[in-house]
Amino acid sequence: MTKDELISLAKQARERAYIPYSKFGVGAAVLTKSGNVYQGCNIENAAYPVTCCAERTAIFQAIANGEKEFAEIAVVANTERPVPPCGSCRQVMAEFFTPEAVIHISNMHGNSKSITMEELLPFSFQPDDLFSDEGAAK
Ligand SMILES: O=c1ccn([C@H]2C[C@H](O)[C@@H](CO)O2)c(=O)[nH]1
Ligand SMILES: [Zn+2]
Repeated sequence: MTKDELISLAKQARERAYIPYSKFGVGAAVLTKSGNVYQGCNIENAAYPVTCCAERTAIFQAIANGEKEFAEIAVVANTERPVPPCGSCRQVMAEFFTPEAVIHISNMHGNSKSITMEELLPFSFQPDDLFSDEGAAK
């Protein structure tokens, strides 16, 4: 699976975005270490904050199918610059992606940029931080 193939799958997913409110479609495609791809689009809601971004939809789809090890994710929107994932998605990615995992951000003009998880969200809160609290419920 090349970067361009993963971006194409993200573009295909973007066509399924449920965006009656923002009209801003986003698509994502996540590649697992086992070689499977899961697609996601943003899914909005009349109660706006309930909206789920494309990146989280793709990752949750993979998790729901028993996958937890990710190699890469591609994200695409019709933005001037390659679309930067929101803070909530970065935190969800940091839960499952290793610091070396690659995020391909792109747009509909054919621009893309590939960055690592560590570059996308440095110094992130990690599961190990939670488990390092001796007094917390285990
Ligand atoms: O990286 C991003 C940024 C925004 N959105 C969605 C959420 C909402 O539906 C719309 C506008 O914020 O775009 C994503 O899916 N991914
Ligand atoms: Zn997001």
